[in-house]
Amino acid sequence: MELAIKNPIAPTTQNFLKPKPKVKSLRVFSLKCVSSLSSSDGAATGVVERPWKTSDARLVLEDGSVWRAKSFGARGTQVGEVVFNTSLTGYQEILTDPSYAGQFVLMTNPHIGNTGVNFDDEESRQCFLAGLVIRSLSISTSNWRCTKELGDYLLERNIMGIYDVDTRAITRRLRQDGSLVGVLTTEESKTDEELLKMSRSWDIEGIDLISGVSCTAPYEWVGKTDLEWDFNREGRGEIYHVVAYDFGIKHNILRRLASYGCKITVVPSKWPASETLKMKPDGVLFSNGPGDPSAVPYAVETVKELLGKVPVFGICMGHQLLGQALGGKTFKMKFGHHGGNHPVRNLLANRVEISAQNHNYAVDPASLPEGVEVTHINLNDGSCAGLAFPALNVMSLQYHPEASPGPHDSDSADTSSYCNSEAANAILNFRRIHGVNEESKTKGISRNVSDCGKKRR
Ligand SMILES: NC(=O)CC[C@H](N)C(=O)O
Repeated sequence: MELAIKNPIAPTTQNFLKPKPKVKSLRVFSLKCVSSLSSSDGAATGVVERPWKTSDARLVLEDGSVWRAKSFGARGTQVGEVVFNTSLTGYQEILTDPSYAGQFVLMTNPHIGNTGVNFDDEESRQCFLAGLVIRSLSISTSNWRCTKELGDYLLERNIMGIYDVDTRAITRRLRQDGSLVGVLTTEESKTDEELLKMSRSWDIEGIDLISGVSCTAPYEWVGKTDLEWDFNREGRGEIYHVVAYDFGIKHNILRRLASYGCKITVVPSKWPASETLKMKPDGVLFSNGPGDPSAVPYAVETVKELLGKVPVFGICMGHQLLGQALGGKTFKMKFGHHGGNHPVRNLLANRVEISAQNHNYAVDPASLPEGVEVTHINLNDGSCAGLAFPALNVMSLQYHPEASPGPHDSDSADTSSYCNSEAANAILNFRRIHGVNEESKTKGISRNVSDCGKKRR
């Protein structure tokens, strides 16, 4: 089946390939009503003096813009790539998503911190992100599950935050010019020029970030989604054994697999494929994870060694590793997809799912060999959002079927259909429907899927 995909609503490639503008000089920005600290070039002025907190932090972007605002959480100096996230809720899940390692998350929702934080919403053992950039930090928290305020939570985890930033202006900049490296500092001794230089000498590309977030030894995962919140209330016990490679795995992936009847062994990112095969799993999951997927060739090798020997499923980084293991290439997108409102067309089920996404890289469908199908496309830009290679029992999604935070369209209690894209369904159904050695009935790939969204360096 040739999947000729034309996406009538995708923006033109032209829009997505605009080069970065050349920056002539440093420009200082601050919200007029909040700053009373004079900047080195005198541009920042304010009208409100104490007792309000005055600006004590700067975010300097590699394009030369300097954003003066107020710090919360930890103090110091931190470099990272700035990305914007369009989720309205779920900041705590975002803060604890290991895939944000090396990145500042700028929330487009202006009001953050109003529900505080709690122990249940953490997606990993710690916060790995570089920092949090927000417009307004809620002055009070109100939620029955709240155990702590956001600022205190970040301080305890040594994560920097900056608020009273014009997040709309930065988001427009990122949309136009692509993701930018930035430096966040509370240190007045550092000049804007120094910080700019620091931002321009750092790059997230080519760095192995997954080994810094992965677990170091295998462990058994226990813990399902609370029945109160679960769509799959039947409870199936543990019918299948899944080995999950932890490249920065989110807890909700594990919870959803457990709820769908999987016994899960989580293994570190460098766990040998031969050891995994000795465990005789029914399926292997390659998890999400931070950074450049082309910078972790050892993980691609592990995936290659497992291909065809056991059904495999990949999520986000796992999808990108599978794409490479199948012979394809990944590329850096202009500003990526981060948020809980991304429409995806599920070509297998012929339906649209609103999905949770967090990635800056994507698999180039034109680089994939014959037999690999593009099964899902992102309807905002036509990029590849899912792959399948039935001959080798491979399925993967670029986005997060487990959500957390985000919509649950891609989760399903129905395990009877190949078309459902929830992680456990995919693993379970591939084995049942295709059999390990069955030849692919599908030929060709969707080479016509738009390659827009590419970042031009
Ligand atoms: N969530 C993820 O797994 C992210 C994948 C990869 N680090 C990217 O940014 O594209």
